[in-house]
Amino acid sequence: MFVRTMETLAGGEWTGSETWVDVFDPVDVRQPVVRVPALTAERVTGIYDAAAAGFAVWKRTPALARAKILAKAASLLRVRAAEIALGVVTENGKTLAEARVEVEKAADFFEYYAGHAREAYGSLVHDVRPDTRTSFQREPIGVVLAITPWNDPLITPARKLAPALAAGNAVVLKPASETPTSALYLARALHDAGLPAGVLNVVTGRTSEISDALLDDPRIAALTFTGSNEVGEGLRARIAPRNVRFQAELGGKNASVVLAGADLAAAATAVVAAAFAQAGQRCTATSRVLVDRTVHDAFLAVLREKVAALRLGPGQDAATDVGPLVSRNQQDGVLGHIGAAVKQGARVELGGDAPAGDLANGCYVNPTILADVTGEMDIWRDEVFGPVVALRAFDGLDGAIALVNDSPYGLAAALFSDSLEAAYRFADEVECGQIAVNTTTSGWDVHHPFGGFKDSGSAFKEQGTEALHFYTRVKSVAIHFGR
Ligand SMILES: NC(=O)C1=CN([C@@H]2O[C@H](COP(=O)(O)OP(=O)(O)OC[C@H]3O[C@@H](n4cnc5c(N)ncnc54)[C@H](OP(=O)(O)O)[C@@H]3O)[C@@H](O)[C@H]2O)C=CC1
Ligand SMILES: O=C(O)CCC(=O)C(=O)O
Repeated sequence: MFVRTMETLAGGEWTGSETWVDVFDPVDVRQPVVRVPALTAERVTGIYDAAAAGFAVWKRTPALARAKILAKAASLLRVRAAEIALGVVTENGKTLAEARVEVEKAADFFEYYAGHAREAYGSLVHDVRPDTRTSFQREPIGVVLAITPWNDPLITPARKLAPALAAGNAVVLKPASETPTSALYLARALHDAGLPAGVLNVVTGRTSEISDALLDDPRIAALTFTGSNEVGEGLRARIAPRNVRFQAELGGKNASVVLAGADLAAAATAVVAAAFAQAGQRCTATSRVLVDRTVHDAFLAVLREKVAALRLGPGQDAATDVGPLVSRNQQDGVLGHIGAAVKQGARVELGGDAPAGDLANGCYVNPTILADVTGEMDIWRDEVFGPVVALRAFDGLDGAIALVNDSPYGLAAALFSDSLEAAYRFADEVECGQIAVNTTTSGWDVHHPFGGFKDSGSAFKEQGTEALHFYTRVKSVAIHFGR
């Protein structure tokens, strides 16, 4: 089979290497489809040299010029959307429609922060001294290391790159090994839009060989990470002794709550979208469904019908609703979670296994509903990151809110109800960073502050103007102009 080669962007040059890392199509993992450079630790150190030099240039580039480059990159992403979406599908497995949304949203990030790059954030403040003009201003912090996962291989890097670059930082981006090529499409758009050398560098390679060089470089001013709690906590501990700013988007165990007065069909449609889009591989995916006991069976019947109608298949096939998971590893992990839940007493209402026949060479899991789930089961607590929902009945709004909060995570939660009072109480009392009422737990716009509470994240938010707090520092300037 033909294996396409893609070079990476380092120090303003497109570069290969002596050895390469294979990338697989989750539809059929028997052969690689693309290969990307396996950079050495020495090359990674050279990349930090380039990033430090790039930062010196970029921070002095007028903000309006930075804005134009980001806006141009957004328009190049849109012009190249068909090619890029196909690239995303090929390495990630999501459907073409989902990948098109991803390209559009990645472009939105650059467009949105291009607008912000035009604003000079700061203010004049009073000074007790006479003839003194005091102000404060925001300035970039330096070289940002961004480490991203495979589930949204364009959006997640774009969510970090766009505000970081708009604010005048340089970025070293390390995409997931499963999906490095999407990051390279982003880098291509930024490079072609005129981003100066060294301002963005993409590190591809074998993480075990380059991790020390990547994480321990003294020039890192900030580390932004999206991925698993295990890795996120490891990174947090590793950089803690240094003066490196840290931001993390970690896991979720997101609940959708259906109250008795809800429109059950509309609630089921939203739950299906939130739970099974991208085969459940979203940090904001609905993974627990809590249903008022009085409507539990009626809701389950509607949900079952909608999930049974989902068509599993290759992402490139226009008829497909749910594509494969990203890798065999991920498929095995999700099937393991389902198996453990069944052993602990959950009932498989639908799915629960991998499809046979034509789809067996791919990393598919049949869309799964687990019922009769209890708080003692691992499936109640653990992030699954696959096309699986766990159903549990509750009595009353207070009971529902207590169950939503019964989680180490605090990323997203949704309520389906016809009661305004319930909506406000839910919003006030649920310990999550993202609250949805009569809509999905997932799918937040670029200008919505985004990030979880508890074990789902860190103090710094992403998206919107909030993100700029992470990528800038505040300097106060007092100028005495009298004698
Ligand atoms: N919150 C979210 O959005 C996401 C959560 N997850 C959760 O994590 C689980 C596992 O997914 P997985 O891909 O393994 O996520 P990881 O957390 O392992 O990987 C995320 C990123 O961190 C990188 N990374 C891992 N270890 C190191 C290290 N020592 N030094 C530098 N970079 C490192 C990975 O690189 P590499 O790929 O080379 O290992 C990848 O780029 C999923 O099942 C899901 O539960 C996964 C993805 C996104
Ligand atoms: O739901 C969203 O808007 C974002 C999802 C996301 O960031 C993720 O799945 O990693």
